[in-house]
Amino acid sequence: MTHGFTTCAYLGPEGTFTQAALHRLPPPGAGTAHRAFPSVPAALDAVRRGECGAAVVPLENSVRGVVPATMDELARAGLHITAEVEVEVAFALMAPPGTDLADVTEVLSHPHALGQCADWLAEHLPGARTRPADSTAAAAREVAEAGPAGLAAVAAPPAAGLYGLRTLATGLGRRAGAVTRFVRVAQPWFPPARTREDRTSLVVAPGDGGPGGLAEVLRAFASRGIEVSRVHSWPTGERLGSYRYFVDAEGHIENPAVREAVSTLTARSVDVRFLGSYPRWTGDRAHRPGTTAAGPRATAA
Ligand SMILES: O=C(O)C(=O)C[C@]1(C(=O)O)C=C[C@@H](O)C=C1
Repeated sequence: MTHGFTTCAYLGPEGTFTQAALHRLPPPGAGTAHRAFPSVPAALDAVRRGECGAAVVPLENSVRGVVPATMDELARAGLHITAEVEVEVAFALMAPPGTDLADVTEVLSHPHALGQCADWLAEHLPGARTRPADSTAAAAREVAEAGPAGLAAVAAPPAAGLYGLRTLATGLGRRAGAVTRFVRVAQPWFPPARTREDRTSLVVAPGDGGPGGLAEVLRAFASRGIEVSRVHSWPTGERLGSYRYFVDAEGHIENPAVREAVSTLTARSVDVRFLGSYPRWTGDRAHRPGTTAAGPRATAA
């Protein structure tokens, strides 16, 4: 089974952090085109429909936590993670030429970005309103289209050049060195080949066993020496207190111990959905030749 495909969807438009993430992932095949979508569900729907072979979407930020739209989509069946990448996120405030900080009355950005920059905005623009946008680059584009109207966007620094905006301030984020983890998602459940450092993601529903159910899940891995690096509860929506758990375990599903842990759980009627096995992001991959190139053709949504 190969993971070659021709079009990779991403949260656009051009200039999002997601696009930067996509360019840092090793291309899955020659001649891959990129296509921007206005939201995470739209990008993932294109994968579900088979219109795009894969999509790159944000999953979790080190300051603001998970991206709800991505968690909601992954909780539904039919999609699998085939790659991950972490990207450092640093934010700039940008506005049309002629706008100064004192002129700004409204700041637009993705809610995750507004959250990460809330302290800076409260200190430097206490009177300005904030308005959520579909992405940081969508905010920059809207601000550019509005012209000098007291609007500014919080976005990745390169977005200013892309949309003809002037940078009013940089380093807005609450924490220097903040990172966002992005995943590449595809339909096939065949995982990429095993490497030396892999991760397996699962969505687990232990049923109504309460906290004991989660403990059993963790024990299935711990008793086999498998490290669980992340557990995140996500509401099923059925009632308060009813959760699925996103579990990241170290190792590939082809690793006998990981496979055994999963089959032990399914044998005990724990609902386990395989979300993917893929190379764990170790940082240095970003510097390997061929993984940071400007990347293939981009097309606007
Ligand atoms: O809006 C973008 O540029 C995105 O790629 C989305 C997103 C997110 O969803 O968290 C990605 C990284 C940053 O944390 C802020 C926004």
